[in-house]
Amino acid sequence: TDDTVPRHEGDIAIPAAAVEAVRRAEVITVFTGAGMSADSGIATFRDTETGLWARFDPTEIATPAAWDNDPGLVWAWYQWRARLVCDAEPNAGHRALASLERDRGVFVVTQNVDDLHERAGSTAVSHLHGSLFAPRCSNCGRLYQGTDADPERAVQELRVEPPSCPICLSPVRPGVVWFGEGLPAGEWQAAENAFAFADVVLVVGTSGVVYPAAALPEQALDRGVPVIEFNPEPSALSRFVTHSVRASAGVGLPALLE
Ligand SMILES: CC(C)NC(=O)[C@H](Cc1c[nH]c2ccccc12)NC(=O)[C@H](CCCC/N=C(/NCCC(=O)O)S[C@H]1O[C@H](COP(=O)(O)OP(=O)(O)OC[C@H]2O[C@@H](n3cnc4c(N)ncnc43)[C@H](O)[C@@H]2O)[C@@H](O)[C@H]1O)NC(=O)OCc1ccccc1
Ligand SMILES: [Zn+2]
Repeated sequence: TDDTVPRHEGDIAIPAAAVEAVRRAEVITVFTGAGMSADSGIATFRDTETGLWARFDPTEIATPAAWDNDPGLVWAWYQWRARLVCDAEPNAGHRALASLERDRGVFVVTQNVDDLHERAGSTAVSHLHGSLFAPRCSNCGRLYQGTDADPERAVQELRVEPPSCPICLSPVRPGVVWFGEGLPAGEWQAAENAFAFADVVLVVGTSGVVYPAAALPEQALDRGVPVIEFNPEPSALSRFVTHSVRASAGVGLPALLE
């Protein structure tokens, strides 16, 4: 129940209690999903793809089974996504979070495999589902430093053979977490700590259906920490959060934080 005058920015209303909770917070934890990067032109998982990869269901291709069946297809898909991210820029939402770090403790816990939070200047970022820019050997796990000979190919071709590990010659795989795979322990621990210390939690651009990630904001609510959601559409978390603001990341976050 928002009892005082909300802050109006353009046509979005941010409950005054949400503004107050952020104003009072020393530690702000931000949980982000694909919607955080939508304003940078990166399609979300929900957006029906266009072009070459339109006919692939991300929850099918982002699996160990897809990799076992067709590593060239899966490698090309991630090279293509990495290429899109390289061509994109952080948006006003990413930048607002990075600038907030100047005078508050801000932890970003993201499901995104892009590097737009870091490119905007955020320093405390934990990637629950890995990164497009940390390929590693599918056998010995060594990080792969090689550059993909021809990133352009992944835009044109459906299959690009993954490079081989210089140590054990096994195929190099994308450094992301596939469905059915456990999350990286270090990133998960950092995320749990970020939520444990939070005075307020911002949930930005996520449908809130992928676990165990989606359990983090729920646990914060159980501890009575205010959770403020920014999403142009209702999500699976909307009915639980303290405040749900119907706004995009690129508009809502600057409105709240500036
Ligand atoms: C689909 C779901 C039901 N399935 C799961 O959750 C599964 C299974 C499961 C586990 N526990 C459960 C409990 C219940 C039910 C199911 C499960 N979870 C797993 O498999 C996890 C692993 C899950 C991680 C998978 N990898 C990803 N990504 C990396 C790869 C890649 O990117 O290719 S998940 C991937 O999909 C998810 C997509 O969700 P969102 O980011 O929210 O994006 P979405 O498109 O859905 O929504 C966008 C939102 O933005 C909004 N929006 C749009 N524009 C804007 C805008 N402009 N501004 C703001 N918001 C905007 C939209 O309105 C919308 O709400 C993200 O998490 C993303 O990282 N692993 C595991 O459980 O392993 C076991 C295990 C345990 C121990 C040891 C061994 C094994
Ligand atoms: Zn190897």
